[in-house]
Amino acid sequence: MALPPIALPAGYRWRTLTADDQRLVTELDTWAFPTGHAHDDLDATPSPLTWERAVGVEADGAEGLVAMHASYPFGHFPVPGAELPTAGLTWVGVHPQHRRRGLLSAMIDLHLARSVERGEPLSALFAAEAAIYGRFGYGHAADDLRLDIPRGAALRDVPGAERHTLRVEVASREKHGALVDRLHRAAGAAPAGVPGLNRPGWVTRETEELQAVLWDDAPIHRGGRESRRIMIVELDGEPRGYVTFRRNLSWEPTGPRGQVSAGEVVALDAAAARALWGALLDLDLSNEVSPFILPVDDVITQLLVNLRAAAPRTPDNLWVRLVDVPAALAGRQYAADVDVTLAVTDSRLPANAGVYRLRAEAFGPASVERVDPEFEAPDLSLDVRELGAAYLGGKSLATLAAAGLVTVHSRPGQQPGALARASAAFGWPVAPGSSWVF
Ligand SMILES: CC(=O)SCCNC(=O)CCNC(=O)[C@H](O)C(C)(C)COP(=O)(O)OP(=O)(O)OC[C@H]1O[C@@H](n2cnc3c(N)ncnc32)[C@H](O)[C@@H]1OP(=O)(O)O
Repeated sequence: MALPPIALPAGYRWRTLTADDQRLVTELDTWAFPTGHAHDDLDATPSPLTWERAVGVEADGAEGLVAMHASYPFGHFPVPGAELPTAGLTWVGVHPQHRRRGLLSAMIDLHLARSVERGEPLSALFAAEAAIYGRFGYGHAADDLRLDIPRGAALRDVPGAERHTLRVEVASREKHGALVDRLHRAAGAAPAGVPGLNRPGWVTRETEELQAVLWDDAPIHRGGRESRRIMIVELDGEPRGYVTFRRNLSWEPTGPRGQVSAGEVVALDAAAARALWGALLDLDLSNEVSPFILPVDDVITQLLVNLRAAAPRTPDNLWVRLVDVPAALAGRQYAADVDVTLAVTDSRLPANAGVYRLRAEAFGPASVERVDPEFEAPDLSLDVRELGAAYLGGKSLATLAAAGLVTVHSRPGQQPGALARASAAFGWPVAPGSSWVF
């Protein structure tokens, strides 16, 4: 497919990429993200890229690529109460010699233009540095929870946890791929056991390439730890949850010192979660369990008697950009009845700018129409970046207004309380977040 006509700075040109360009990608990628690993070792591991969505940049007088970006096709990206096609922006890199000349800006314009062409109303990403993407209309939409939980940390009891049994095995796609995929999807669809009350942003690995990378266990990814293990919690022989993990161990004068690095910790209900966490926190020769990332409202926050001792931190998780404002607003559910008129600015995608009337029933259908501000004055004004922050239900419009990022128009004749009602509606009972970084 021909690329949309997005201009690059003088002396640069686009180059579409295929799997045959793997080495060029590795060379550029290791300029952008320094690593001690040899290119041959990196190229021996599977690539997560969907190649037709990867685009490089070449420069006059330079060999290879000087920049690239790609995106993952998330056809079922979870948004509050629904799913929407979403472009997961990834593998963004610019060679240090060519930085700050506008290459990222051009790549974002190309990415957004292609997302529009593909009919993807959203784009989402993990930011390597938190200061990069706000200027492009991406809002900080979700946080994740990092913990270092001491071994043997006390957990509250959950009736029925003791009925579960555990399997502890070397993780393999052949043996566990289907089970992990099924439990991961089910946990995201109904984390509280309520159908429809999903976890926004709980993105699944939809492509073969992403599945291959998930299960790849090349030594270069281990960082001195053991190969990947999996613990599966079962009830009456039926899998109800899993955690992937790797341990490492050092012998010190005070005794063994072991660290357990956990990947996803996923369970379908509280009793299974209690059984899984209880076993994970009781591994021999370990001192501490560090899950990679967890949702900020993960059940462990309620099960731990002393959460503070696990030193909770909440760095940014997903950043979200509305590529098609009306389609995105109509494509999610709302947690309260709402009828609100929003004036949206968007300097990067001017077609999005306008005034929209959003009407929705709590946990039901929503509709959006573009209105003429002369006849229908907006209740709230905000930039598309703030709409992205609030979109998954994890950042409150009231909080954004308190920071001066949402303007409330209270004029005679307008309904009072628009901010309060819109904030309640845009929220969601389950915190958003992805369980893996893409
Ligand atoms: C979704 C992902 O893949 S995240 C991965 C991002 N990649 C990396 O972090 C790898 C290392 N860094 C890089 O490759 C590059 O520095 C990039 C991609 C971050 C930026 O590329 P550049 O081509 O230098 O960006 P560009 O020149 O288009 O800058 C656009 C604007 O963003 C700003 N900007 C760029 N990088 C950063 C940064 N790291 N922090 C803050 N601001 C930044 C620029 O100052 C510029 O601002 P201005 O419009 O006010 O002048």
